[in-house]
Amino acid sequence: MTPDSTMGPPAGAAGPALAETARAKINLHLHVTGRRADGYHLLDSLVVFAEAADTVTLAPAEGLSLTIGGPEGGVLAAEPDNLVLRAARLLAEVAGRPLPGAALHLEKRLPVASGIGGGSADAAAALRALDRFWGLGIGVAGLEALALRLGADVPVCLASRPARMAGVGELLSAAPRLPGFGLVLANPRVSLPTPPIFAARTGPFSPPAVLPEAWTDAAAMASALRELRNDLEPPAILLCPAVAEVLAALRALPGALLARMSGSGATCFALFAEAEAAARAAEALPPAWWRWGGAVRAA
Ligand SMILES: C[C@@](CO)(OP(=O)(O)O)[C@H](O)COP(=O)(O)OP(=O)(O)OC[C@H]1O[C@@H](n2ccc(N)nc2=O)[C@H](O)[C@@H]1O
Ligand SMILES: Nc1ncnc2c1ncn2[C@@H]1O[C@H](COP(=O)(O)OP(=O)(O)O)[C@@H](O)[C@H]1O
Repeated sequence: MTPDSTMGPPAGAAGPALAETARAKINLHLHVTGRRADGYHLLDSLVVFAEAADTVTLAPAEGLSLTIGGPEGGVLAAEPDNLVLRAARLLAEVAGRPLPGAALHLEKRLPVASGIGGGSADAAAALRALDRFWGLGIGVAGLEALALRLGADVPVCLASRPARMAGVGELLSAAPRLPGFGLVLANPRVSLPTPPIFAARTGPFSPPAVLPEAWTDAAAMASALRELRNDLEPPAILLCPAVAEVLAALRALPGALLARMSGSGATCFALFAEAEAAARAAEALPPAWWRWGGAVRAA
C-alpha cells in the first residue's frame, strides 16, 4: 500500500472502501517554450503538491458510478463526463477483461477550473485507486501514458510529488531538492478555463529555466524563482483582472517571499518560509475568496 492510500472501514454490506488523496498541483514557474503542430504548447514547469486536496473513495458495487460531495462539488453536478469516471472507463478498457463494479465518490474541496489541476488530480487518484482495487498491478509509472490521454497534467498528478515537467506534461524529471516551505493559495472565485488562456498568450517563447540541484532554504528558492515567471499570467490578467488583485493581496501578506499565478489561473500562490505562517496568513485574505494555507508535500 502506498503512503497515499488508506483502506477505510467497511462501506456497508458491499465491502471495504478505499481512498486516494488528490492534491492540488502548483506550478512554481511555468515557461511556455514552444508550440507543437497540433496546437498544444510546450512547457517547462517546476510543480509541487499542496496538502490542500480532494478525496476519491470507492467501494465494491454493481457497475461503475460516481457521487460528488464537498464544498466545491456543486458546479460538477451537471457535468456528464467527470474526469473520475473517464479515468475509470479508460482503465477498464485497457484492462480488456471483465472487472468488478465500483461505486466511486469524489469529495471536492479544490475549486474547479482554477489552475491547480483538481480535475487532473482526481483522475490520477481514480487511476491509482482502481489499479489497486482491480488488482491490475500497473503502478504509477505504468499508468503515465494512459494518464496523458486524460489531460496534459494528469501524469504529474499520479506520483503527486515535486517534479520538473516538460513537453506538454509527459516529460517528467526530478525536481531540485526542495527546502521545507509553506504556501498560501487564493482564488477570487472566478473559474478560468485553460484553452482561452493559452490562445490569448502572445510574444516570444521563453527558454527553459536553469535550476540548481538543491535549494538550502525557502529564501534562496524564492530568490531563484523571482528570476522566472508564469507566462500565462499576462493573458490571465487580461481575461480576468481579478487575478492582479489576488496577486497584490498575496504580495502584501507579511512574510510572503514570492507571489505568482499557478497554471492557467485564476488561483495564485504565495510562498512562505513556514507552513504555520502560511496557514495564519491565509486567514487575512478576503473571506469571499477561496483561500488555503499550509504545507507542501515533501519529495
Ligand atoms: C496549464 C497547466 C499547467 O500545469 O495547468 P492548469 O491551468 O490546467 O491547472 C496544464 O498544462 C494544463 O493541463 P490540462 O488541464 O491537463 O490541459 P488539457 O485538458 O490537456 O488541455 C486543455 C486545453 O488547453 C490547451 N493546452 C493545454 C496544455 C498545453 N500544454 N498546451 C495547450 O495549448 C489546449 O487548447 C488544450 O485543448
Ligand atoms: N473531477 C473534476 N474536477 C474538476 N473539474 C473537472 C472534473 N471532471 C471534469 N472536470 C472538467 O475539467 C475542467 C478543468 O478542471 P480543473 O482540473 O479543476 O482545472 P485546471 O486544470 O484549470 O486546474 C473543468 O472546467 C470541468 O469542466
